[in-house]
Amino acid sequence: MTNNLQLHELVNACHWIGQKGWSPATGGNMSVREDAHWCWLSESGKDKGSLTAEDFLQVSIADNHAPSGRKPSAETGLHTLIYRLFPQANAVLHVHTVNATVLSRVERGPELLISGFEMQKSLRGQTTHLDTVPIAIFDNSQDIDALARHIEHYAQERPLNYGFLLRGHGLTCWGRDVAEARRHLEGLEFLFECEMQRRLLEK
Ligand SMILES: CSC[C@@H](O)[C@@H](O)C(=O)COP(=O)(O)O
Ligand SMILES: [Zn+2]
Repeated sequence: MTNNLQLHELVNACHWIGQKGWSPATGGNMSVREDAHWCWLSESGKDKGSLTAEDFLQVSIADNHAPSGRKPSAETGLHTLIYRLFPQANAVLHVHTVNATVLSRVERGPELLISGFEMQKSLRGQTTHLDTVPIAIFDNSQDIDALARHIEHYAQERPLNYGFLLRGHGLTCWGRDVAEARRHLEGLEFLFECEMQRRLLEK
């Protein structure tokens, strides 16, 4: 494979995610792009906090085919969609944090609007707390093909940056490399925690 270094970085990111408690009970999935046609995705059903490089399967970005015959993540179709939609995306992290899971249910609209927080600047291109950052929320579904089509349609109409929430399920985010995906994950999770606390205290 051509992306050994990024796969090594991704394995480290998975261990970090596990230590944070953001991938409980086999939840979550992670990937890196190899090139325009292939990515490496975590195998389905594994504890994501203790993955090794051997737990990642090569998957076709065009049609989700895994030549190994092993089963990549149940949410493979969302990772490959992101690689097709955004040529600059090279790493995707999906986590089940409590804040992402709960906040995406408490907020019943199609977007979580975040404003007023300095940590918005942890997100690529954000330069001020005065802006409003919309994070799309999609209703959860077990039909990943249908969900991917819905997200693709949304992305044709509205900007889809950094990541999105799946309602009652978790956060999927991405970056130009593993380091940026990690920064977006940590930044968004911090912002979700702040937003949760703000909503609780300002009631
Ligand atoms: C704990 S089951 C959760 C899964 O259905 C799914 O949402 C998930 O994130 C992990 O699925 P996986 O197939 O292991 O990548
Ligand atoms: Zn999930």
